[in-house]
Amino acid sequence: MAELILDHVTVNVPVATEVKTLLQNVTLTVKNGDFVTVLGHNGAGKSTLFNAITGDLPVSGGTVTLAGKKLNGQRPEQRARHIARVFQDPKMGTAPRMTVAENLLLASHRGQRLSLRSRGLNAQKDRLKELAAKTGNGLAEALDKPTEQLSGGQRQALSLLMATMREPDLLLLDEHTAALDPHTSQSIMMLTNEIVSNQDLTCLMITHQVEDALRYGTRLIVLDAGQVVADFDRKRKAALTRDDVLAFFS
Ligand SMILES: Nc1ncnc2c1ncn2[C@@H]1O[C@H](COP(=O)(O)OP(=O)(O)OP(=O)(O)O)[C@@H](O)[C@H]1O
Repeated sequence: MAELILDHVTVNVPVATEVKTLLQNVTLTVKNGDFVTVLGHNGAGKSTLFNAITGDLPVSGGTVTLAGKKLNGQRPEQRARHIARVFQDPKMGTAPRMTVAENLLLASHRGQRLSLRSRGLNAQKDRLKELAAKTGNGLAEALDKPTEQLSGGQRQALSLLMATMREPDLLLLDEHTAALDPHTSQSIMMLTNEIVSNQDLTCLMITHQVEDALRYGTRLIVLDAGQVVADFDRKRKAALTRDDVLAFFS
């Protein structure tokens, strides 16, 4: 966990002969251990905010600082050592031909250059099984299965474990339950909450589920047209109703 500071961050991109502003002067401090839920219309700039943090989109102005280090100028691969992201598509987070155990083992050695064999897959099986059992969705019994044979929910649970097993400075959840059925989505949300709380992670979670944005997290922000238009701390968030939030979408 670490503090994230965005200071007057602007993202402009060329579109045909014009310049389009995707993020406009965003200033935001996310404190150590804050779990921020992020709401906003389609196209409001939520994923762009994440892309500016991860370096997938260069910022045109302003600075992004994580754990006291300025990230501007760092490549996405460098930033990925400290920032973990889980996407909407369950296929994005795991290597499909590799087994659950192999994926977990690779994630546990993120950033190190060792072959799978030297990482001692068999010696680690018990530890990996224990970790996979946390998900409560059959992942522990599927350790030797290639991840392409898993259900979407199992794959998202695995992506979440992989993203957090080396305790990132920052966890970015980009609508990570949107492709799941309501029951599975809730079980992944509960797992998310448990991991974020237990590890006291600094986390931003984009969601279109107003109930989830209200129920989970310690702070709620709303984006509109590339700007943060509302920011509710823990106390104000606790008093928010669904209608209060829906008013931002009218
Ligand atoms: N690389 C890019 N080049 C040009 N336009 C882009 C680029 N990335 C995003 N956009 C545009 O910027 C706007 C914001 O996109 P973004 O994906 O951040 O929205 P979002 O809030 O995440 O939306 P959604 O809820 O639909 O996922 C959209 O109009 C999108 O088309």
